[in-house]
Amino acid sequence: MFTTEFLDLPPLDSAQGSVTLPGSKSISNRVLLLAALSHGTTTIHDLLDSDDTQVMLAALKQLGCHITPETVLPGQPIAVTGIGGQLPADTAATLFLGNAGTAMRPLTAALAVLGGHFEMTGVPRMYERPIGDLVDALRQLGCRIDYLRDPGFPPLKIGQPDFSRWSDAPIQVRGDVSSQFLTSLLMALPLQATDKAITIEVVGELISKPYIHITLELLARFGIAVENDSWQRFVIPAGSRYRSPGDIHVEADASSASYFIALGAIATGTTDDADADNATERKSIRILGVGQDSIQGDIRFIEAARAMGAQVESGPNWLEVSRGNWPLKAIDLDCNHIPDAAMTLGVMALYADGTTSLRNIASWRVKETDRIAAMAIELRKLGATVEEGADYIRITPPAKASDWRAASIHTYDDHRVAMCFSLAAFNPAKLPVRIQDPKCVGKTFPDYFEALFSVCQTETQHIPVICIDGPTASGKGTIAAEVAKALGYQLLDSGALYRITGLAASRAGLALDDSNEETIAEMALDLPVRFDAQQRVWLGEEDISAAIRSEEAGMNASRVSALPAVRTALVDLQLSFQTLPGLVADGRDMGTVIFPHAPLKVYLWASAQCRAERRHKQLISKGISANIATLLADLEARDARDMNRATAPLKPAEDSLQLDSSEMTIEDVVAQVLSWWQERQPFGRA
Ligand SMILES: O=C(O)C1=C[C@@H](OP(=O)(O)O)[C@@H](O)[C@H](O)C1
Ligand SMILES: C=C(OP(=O)(O)O)C(=O)O
Repeated sequence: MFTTEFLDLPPLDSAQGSVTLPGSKSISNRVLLLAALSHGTTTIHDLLDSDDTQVMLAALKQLGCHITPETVLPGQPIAVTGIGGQLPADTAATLFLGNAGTAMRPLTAALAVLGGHFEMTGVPRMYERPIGDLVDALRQLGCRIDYLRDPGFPPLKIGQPDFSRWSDAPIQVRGDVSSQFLTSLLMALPLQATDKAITIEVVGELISKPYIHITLELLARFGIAVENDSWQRFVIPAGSRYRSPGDIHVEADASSASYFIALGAIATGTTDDADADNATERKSIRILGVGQDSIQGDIRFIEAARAMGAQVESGPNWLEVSRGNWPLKAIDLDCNHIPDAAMTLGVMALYADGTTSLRNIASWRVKETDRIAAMAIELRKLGATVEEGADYIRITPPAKASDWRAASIHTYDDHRVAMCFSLAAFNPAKLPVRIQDPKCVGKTFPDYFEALFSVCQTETQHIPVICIDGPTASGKGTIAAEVAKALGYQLLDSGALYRITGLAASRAGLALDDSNEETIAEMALDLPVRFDAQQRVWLGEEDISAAIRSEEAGMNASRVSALPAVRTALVDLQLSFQTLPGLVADGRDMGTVIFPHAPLKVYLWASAQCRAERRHKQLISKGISANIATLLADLEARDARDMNRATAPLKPAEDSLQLDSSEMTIEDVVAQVLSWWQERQPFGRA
């Protein structure tokens, strides 16, 4: 997950490949709660691991559910042993439910019926998201719920219910603000339907209906067969009892699929070399984990995408999308059935041939943010003309490429704003797009941007590179790592590459001489090397930071560096680090030789005396004894060698900015480099 202050997306050209999407939030949190209420253990496969499911898991643990493993591990199922429909008397807890509607609302209903002493809390935005209709419905049964702040909104205090005054009359609930209130009653009231049926009646229009379908499907899997009378009356039969299905699989999230469906519709595919002559032979985006037979209503996003021009094929657990009509066709759509995925249509509208209207979306105003207002403001920043009303939004794209603007998108702590606006990076003006606070995608899709970059391509010249060159001990490694961390960019410590190649070749049992020159060169090209923000070096899954710093590694590095084919291969390896979303490269010849077109080149130096002192401090802190005078002499000798060598000598690139860090702290140097970088961006300050 990108945890940077902002993430700059370079202009993107094409997309091709397959993505496996994380589990559905709506299914994950329902399954977790139903498993928790059941007798026995439920083994859940492919559970979503995100902010919304983490708050649900934490709450269930607080309530005494046994959950193994304690956290969701990739590829491993999670086993939940339920409370069997009962909590120990007087259970008390304060539950923090973040901004997860699918945790706050259903847990409120379940705990209000089970009884105990609970406080239901969340983030400030949760305290602006309505829950009054659900509380009113639960109070009809005799549940005790008090508002701790504003009436109608969390935080809530839940007490011991008194069901004696309830006359078995149908429970009435309004359905026009959020379907989650009805979902919550449907999941909680089987607790009270052990010896009599319970009827729930929806008052007024029911919005977001397909989410009720998910609820009913999952209740059926847990042994509760609810009778659905035209989406207006729901009867939970007498004798209802949650029965764990044993194992259950979570489908991938259909709302998350919308970003990749849109991607397939917007981006041109790339062509294989084999059919480069046949430009119509386009590759597409393959989405794995959810298909046409999904129980999630958001799968009907496909219909809207097709209406705009996407070509979508689908099977039982996959979708394949490619560009069809271009430009996309503007649409006019009632989006009540796909409230979440419809936001993606708002950004697709930027690529349409006219004005797109998305209607019947009043619920957008009470979600993670006021989504109608947010979409309007941010779409306008990109150059669109937007009209908004109480329950609709109308979007007219920029008239021509030159009307697009480079925008810094405010994301309002709303995962969907961040995800859908990433698609603006395909703009015809080839402008970058800045996404502020990219970590907000953690609510439902923590690795969204990684997944996006894994299938997007752009011309290399559009992928920014920041070069930080300088003499030994100038601090360039530390600065490069910090700058890369702040921007979410890849990191290349070019100086380590010979050591890594030497290590890999000697481990492969190769003699490090010209008899193996070609083999070592080929090997160098494919080295799975990664540098992380802690300045650790990885070869595949192995941390080789210490291994490449040994004396022997130094000798091996100097042997392989004498082989011309290896030197050439390492140039290609260095170039291969220029991947999305950008690169910070440190070394001696990054700006002069390897990335001569880099948009920012910094030549970082400090006086030899100062560098010797820094190195001295570093060695002493590691318990290695050292002498400043010797270090100084070594440094000066090394400088002379680096600056006078025949190939790629150390010297500032002509267009570099020089920075003398002798009197500066690390923070000051990082801030200076970032400030130079910001000055070169078209967005102004984040
Ligand atoms: O029940 C659910 O899982 C959801 C219902 C929808 O909310 P509303 O019913 O409030 O529209 C949707 O927006 C939300 O992301 C998930
Ligand atoms: C509205 C959403 O979330 P919640 O489940 O918190 O309502 C959403 O994910 O778009």
